[in-house]
Amino acid sequence: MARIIGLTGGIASGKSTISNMLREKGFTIIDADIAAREVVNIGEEAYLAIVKEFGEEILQEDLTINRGKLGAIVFNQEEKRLLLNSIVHPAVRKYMNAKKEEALLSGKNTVILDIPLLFESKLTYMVEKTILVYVDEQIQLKRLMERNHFSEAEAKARISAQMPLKDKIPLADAVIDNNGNITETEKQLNRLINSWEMTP
Ligand SMILES: CC(C)(COP(=O)(O)OP(=O)(O)OC[C@H]1O[C@@H](n2cnc3c(N)ncnc32)[C@H](O)[C@@H]1O)[C@@H](O)C(=O)NCCC(=O)NCCS
Ligand SMILES: Nc1ncnc2c1ncn2[C@@H]1O[C@H](COP(=O)(O)OP(=O)(O)OP(=O)(O)O)[C@@H](O)[C@H]1O
Repeated sequence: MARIIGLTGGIASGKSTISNMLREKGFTIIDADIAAREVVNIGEEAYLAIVKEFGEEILQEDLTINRGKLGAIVFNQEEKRLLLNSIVHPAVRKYMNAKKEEALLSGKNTVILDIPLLFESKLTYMVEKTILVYVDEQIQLKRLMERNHFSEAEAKARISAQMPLKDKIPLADAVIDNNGNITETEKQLNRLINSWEMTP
């Protein structure tokens, strides 16, 4: 029987870093951030709904969505974020379920769903076990500012749109502490793969 595992964390906590390690080990990862990009491609239902609600001013010249502009709106106005979520999330769930079924049909033992908002969106019913990638808030802020070239205010607006990472610890089946270096993180991941007897 195949196992479905949820990988979650917060913005810039290290989910992609860990999902890349898992991919290198042969595991199948379905990434909600990628799904959220695919479902808003030009002409898709969610794309049309976003243009209707947010106006053509959030489009770039090539008619794709200007993610920087949309991000600046939704991470500073909660009601706009909830509106965007209500458009994008149903399509993301559908996309991820289809990918998951595809992976199961192709005989995978383990399918990992990388979902940043797994707890906030109450999606744990989709998975058997959950892994949380944890970092302290100061490190999260620093890594986010560096990676995205955000000001402190821009980074804090994004972090505060999510449940604090420390509140996710008691909700997760396993926690990987990503405050240290990459080698320390990979060691914890390897231990978890062994103790859960995970195979691709
Ligand atoms: C606002 C958008 C356009 C900004 O795009 P951008 O390319 O700058 O960021 P990206 O999509 O790579 O997301 C980066 C991280 O931001 C966080 N994040 C994104 N959307 C949200 C949200 N609605 N609420 C809280 N955190 C979010 C996640 O941790 C995510 O990993 C985009 O994030 C979006 O469409 N968000 C709504 C869909 C969503 O909730 N995606 C998250 C996974 S389903
Ligand atoms: N252990 C680590 N030590 C130093 N830097 C790290 C470590 N882990 C991740 N980083 C860096 O921190 C940043 C955030 O990591 P990553 O992109 O993996 O996070 P994420 O959780 O996938 O973020 P998002 O949800 O925003 O896509 C990246 O620039 C990454 O290179």
